[in-house]
Amino acid sequence: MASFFSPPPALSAIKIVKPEAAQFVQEDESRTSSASAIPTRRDSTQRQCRNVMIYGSCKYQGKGCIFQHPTPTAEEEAAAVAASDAAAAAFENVRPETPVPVTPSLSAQAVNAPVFVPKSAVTSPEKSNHASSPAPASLTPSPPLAENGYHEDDSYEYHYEDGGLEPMGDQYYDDQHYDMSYFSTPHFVREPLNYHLYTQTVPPSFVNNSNDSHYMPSSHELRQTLQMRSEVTRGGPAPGAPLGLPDELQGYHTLVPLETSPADRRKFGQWQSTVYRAVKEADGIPYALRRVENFRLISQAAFAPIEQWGKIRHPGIVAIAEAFTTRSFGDSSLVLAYTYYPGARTLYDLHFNKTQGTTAPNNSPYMLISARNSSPVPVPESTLWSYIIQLASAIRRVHEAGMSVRVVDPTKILLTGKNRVRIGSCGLMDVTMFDQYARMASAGQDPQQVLQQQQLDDLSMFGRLIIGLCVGQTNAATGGQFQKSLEAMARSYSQDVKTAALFLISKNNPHRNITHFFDIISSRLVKEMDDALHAADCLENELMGELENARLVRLLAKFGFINERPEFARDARWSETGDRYLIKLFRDYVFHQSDEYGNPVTNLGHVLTCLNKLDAGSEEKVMLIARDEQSCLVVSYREIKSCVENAFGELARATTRPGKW
Ligand SMILES: Nc1ncnc2c1ncn2[C@@H]1O[C@H](COP(=O)(O)OP(=O)(O)OP(=O)(O)O)[C@@H](O)[C@H]1O
Repeated sequence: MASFFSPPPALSAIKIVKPEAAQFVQEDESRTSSASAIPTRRDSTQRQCRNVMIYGSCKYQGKGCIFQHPTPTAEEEAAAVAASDAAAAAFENVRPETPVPVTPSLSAQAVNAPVFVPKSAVTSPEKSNHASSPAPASLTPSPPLAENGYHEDDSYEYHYEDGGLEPMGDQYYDDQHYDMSYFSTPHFVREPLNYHLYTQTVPPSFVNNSNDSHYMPSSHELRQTLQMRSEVTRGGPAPGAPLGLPDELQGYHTLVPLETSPADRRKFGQWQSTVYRAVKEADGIPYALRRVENFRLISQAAFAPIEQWGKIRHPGIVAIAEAFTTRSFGDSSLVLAYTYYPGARTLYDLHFNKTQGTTAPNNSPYMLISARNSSPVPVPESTLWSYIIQLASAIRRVHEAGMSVRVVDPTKILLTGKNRVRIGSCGLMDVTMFDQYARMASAGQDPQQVLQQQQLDDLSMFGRLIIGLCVGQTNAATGGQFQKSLEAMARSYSQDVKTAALFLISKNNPHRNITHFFDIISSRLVKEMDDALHAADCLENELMGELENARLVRLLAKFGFINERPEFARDARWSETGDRYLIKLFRDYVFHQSDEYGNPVTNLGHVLTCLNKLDAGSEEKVMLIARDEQSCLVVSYREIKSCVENAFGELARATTRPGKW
């Protein structure tokens, strides 16, 4: 069994003693790297001042420094007085006009901590920001801190009662108004100080998530939608859905049909197809499996286009993962696996009049966009342009790859988000119609010409789709309906929509291709790009609010791993010494505080603040009290952070697989 004992700890609990002059824990108590007991003030006066040892003299000799100094010569005395006056003048310049009262959340010795003021900042009025921070109430001119046994030096070194010197950074600076010269201070210790959970970086009036934007629902609705998607992803089959599905299908399991009733199934071409959600065993991710029933594969070469489709990644195309044949359904079926978009609905379901009464599709989060019934939703012009531009971009990507879409049909175009559409079922026709292509090739037809014709067919289908969307009829662009449809379009949509649709379906235009189509719709592209960028800004803003969560969960998980491990329950040395002991006390400090009546304090703000400071490794100090209240430790968050890292590191090293933290 792996051993978790660490070498004797550098940190040790110390007895609480009544301070002689102040009620606060003295600063040197907080220097937990020292394993010695607390040196008392009386001890200190017996000891040689370290300023003398290091610098040869102490500016505060005779002005409050309590350590021993050699008797100064007359010249040394004069120089010390001059330096002391200069320091006092500098200190005076930056004192807050009215001392800010000490907040109870600060550790005891912080009451006496000086405000850090770089020399370069003294004359700038902006630097008075420091004064607005929780500044110590006990600031006095030189010798400012003699009462507490330390004072400020020109080089920002703090002089502790035990004669120790420690460089320190500013614990109170306001990072919105810093001066760069401040960072170049040699002893500046940079640390992330913005502990607050929901940090606003952009004024909310500039990125307003509380209202809907073109591609983004409001913040509230977005959360609801994401929640519903996650519910739909894990949901079981709808009542009435066909059962008796295979348990396992070429590495996929937990099949759930996405069509609720047989009435939802229409024939696509000569095939009947069904879509299932299934989880892939290899990665645990749900996929949408389209099964084509009773399909006979003539040649393995029919799968070649799937490889080409697999390389296409485009925001307007539902990506295909793989295709295979199977007998698991009791027949010979072709299965194509696509990216699964929970709650996606087809444009047909949303915007077209159903001739036969269909039931609404599975519990979709886009119920918010369309009521759960079969009546079609008219397409507003701004939405129509979004559809047109996204689909045109997807078609262009496919044509540039030397392929054709083959299916630009409202039953195969999915709405996967607010005004976001993607062409689905790509590759389906390439596999199912493979024998037809093979016959054309053997009849000597030029494959390039065939491709060109297929690409023109894509444009015609696209044009008919636009007219159909305007009118809400799949047959809007056919025969006798065509003229009526154009008139209906003119009533509700701009001339630009009609021009775009007519360009796509025109037979005799030699310039009819997808690249030229973008010239025709160019005036609409800028607005679309603006909307997309606005959506990205809103999403980024949303993400900002969630940024801290993962960090905090990781921290809590580490605490969970370390604290109260049952295998060490009887070994007091494990949890009562070293890093683990400090972590245990810190957990008490964060979670187990009680008020003056002994009631538990359940203050989430306190927990989040502490954890954020811990994660940031702040230099701020905190007093941890043993459960028997006989001893205490004053440590910085930085030290606790290193204890957590060490203790967790030990655990992670003892496992067979390396931890992922
Ligand atoms: N990739 C996908 N992710 C999530 N849902 C999908 C996906 N592909 C299809 N669906 C859903 O599966 C259901 C059935 O899709 P299908 O393409 O069969 O639609 P349909 O309108 O029933 O067409 P068909 O006439 O071919 O039956 C639709 O509700 C659709 O929203």
